[in-house]
Parts: sequence; structure tokens; C-alpha cells
Amino acid sequence: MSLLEVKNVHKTYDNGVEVLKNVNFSMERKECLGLVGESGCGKSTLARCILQIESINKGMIMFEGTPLQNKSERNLKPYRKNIQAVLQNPASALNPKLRIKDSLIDPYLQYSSQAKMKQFQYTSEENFVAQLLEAVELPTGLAERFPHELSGGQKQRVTIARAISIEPALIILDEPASSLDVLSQAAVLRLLDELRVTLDISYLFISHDLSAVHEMSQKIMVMKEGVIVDSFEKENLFSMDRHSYTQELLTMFE
Ligand SMILES: Nc1ncnc2c1ncn2[C@@H]1O[C@H](COP(=O)(O)OP(=O)(O)OP(=O)(O)O)[C@@H](O)[C@H]1O
Repeated sequence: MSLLEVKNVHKTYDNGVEVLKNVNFSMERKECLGLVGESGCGKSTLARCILQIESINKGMIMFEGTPLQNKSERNLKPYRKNIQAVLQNPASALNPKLRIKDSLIDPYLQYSSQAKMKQFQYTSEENFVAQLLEAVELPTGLAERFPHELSGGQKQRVTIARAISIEPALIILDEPASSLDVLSQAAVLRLLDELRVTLDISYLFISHDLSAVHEMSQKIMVMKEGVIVDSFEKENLFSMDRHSYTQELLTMFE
């Protein structure tokens, strides 16, 4: 059984614009699936539909074989624990009024009854926060600070630490490094790649940057105007039978 299955998904916003058109794909455990496409093609809408923040008009989104739509918030809780997200802007993901330690402990407090922990052991709040900061290569001294006292790269590492803290099966990474400078981008992507292997997590890695997607993913999907136009194993990116749009994106490949 696949970890995530997206079947014939259509999404139209209230303004009548059809943003997702018959989207189909599945994801396996421990893999990184890349989704690339230009701005406005519907990538973040798809992410929000999988996260059950946005409803779909047609189709099905299944996690470990169970359809997620039409579930009550109470019945969705185990899935919310298992599908976490790291988004583009870390500043808006962190509560400015909370110290880093309080932001880090919050998902565990919400989901501890659902969390079967393998990697991070909760013995005390201080120790748990220290394990998380260490996992994302931040000094433990940052625990007492507020978000505005951290750099963009450090803030994004904190949001990654929050996402992994409850050991989800899947993390949706929506442009996780795009707001950072080039050096921090590379460092954050390397960290994410290492964490996926250490923690046995799957990623849906969403980006407009084909080279970053190629670097991170085992499989790649290409989206254009709400349609998955191409889908292939990473090794086949340069193959001659790629869709013309993938070939267009390849001309910008760094
Ligand atoms: N809440 C909304 N209501 C109406 N239209 C929306 C809404 N959110 C997004 N859209 C529209 O849906 C389309 C897809 O947007 P989406 O954010 O999913 O694209 P994207 O590929 O993630 O783009 P980007 O990389 O710039 O974030 C765009 O035309 C956008 O204007």
C-alpha cells in the first residue's frame, strides 16, 4: 500500500478558476518525490489539499489507504500528526511571541498521544528541545530566544525541527529554501536530505527550481497549469522522451 495516493484530484476556487486538473500520483515510504513547475501552476494548492487545509472538488486523497476528505477534525488528528509541512516563509510559521523552546515543544504537546517516538525521547522539556536543536544543527542556547533574534536560515531550521519533532511519515516541503541566501539554501537542503534518511521520512518536495528538485528527489513530477504533464525517475531527467515543457525547464537547469 502506498503512503500517499492522490487520485483524479480537481480543485476549483470559489472564483471559478480550476487550479488542479485531474492530478494523479502516489508516494512510497522513505522517498523524496519532487514536484516542479512555474509560479502559479498550482503546486501550493496541491500541498494545501493534501494537508486538508483546502478542500477538493473531485477525486480522492488517501493516506496509507484511508481517504482523508470528509473526516471530522477529531478523526483527522492522527493524519495531521503524520503529514507535516515546512513552508517557504519561516517567519510566518513561528509565533513571534513564543520563545523557540515553546514553539518546539508545541507539536509534541498537541500530538503526544499519537506520537510513537523512535528517534527523540521525551524525558524533560529541556532535554527534548535540546535533542531537536541538535538534530537541525543549532546551538542549544537558541532555545531561550524569540524568532526575531534568529537569522532566516536559523528560523527555517527551527520550523524543520518542529516538523520532525513528532516523527511524521510525510513532510511537505513547499519551497523550503527559497527565502534563504544561496549558502543557507544549500545547507538547509543538505540537512533535509540527511534527516529524511536518518528519520525514515518521506518528502513531497515542491519547488520552481528543477536543479534543487533533481538534487533532492528520487522521482520527479512536472506540473503545468494544474496538470502533471511529466513524471519520471530522477535518472531519466535528461532522456530524449521528456515532455516538451520539461525540456523547456531544462534550459534553465543550473
Ligand atoms: N485562495 C485562493 N483563491 C483563489 N485563487 C487562488 C487561491 N490560492 C491560489 N489561487 C490561484 O490558484 C493558482 C495557483 O496558485 P498556487 O499558489 O497553488 O501556485 P504555485 O504553483 O504554488 O505558485 P507559487 O510558486 O508562486 O506559490 C494561481 O492562479 C493563484 O492565483
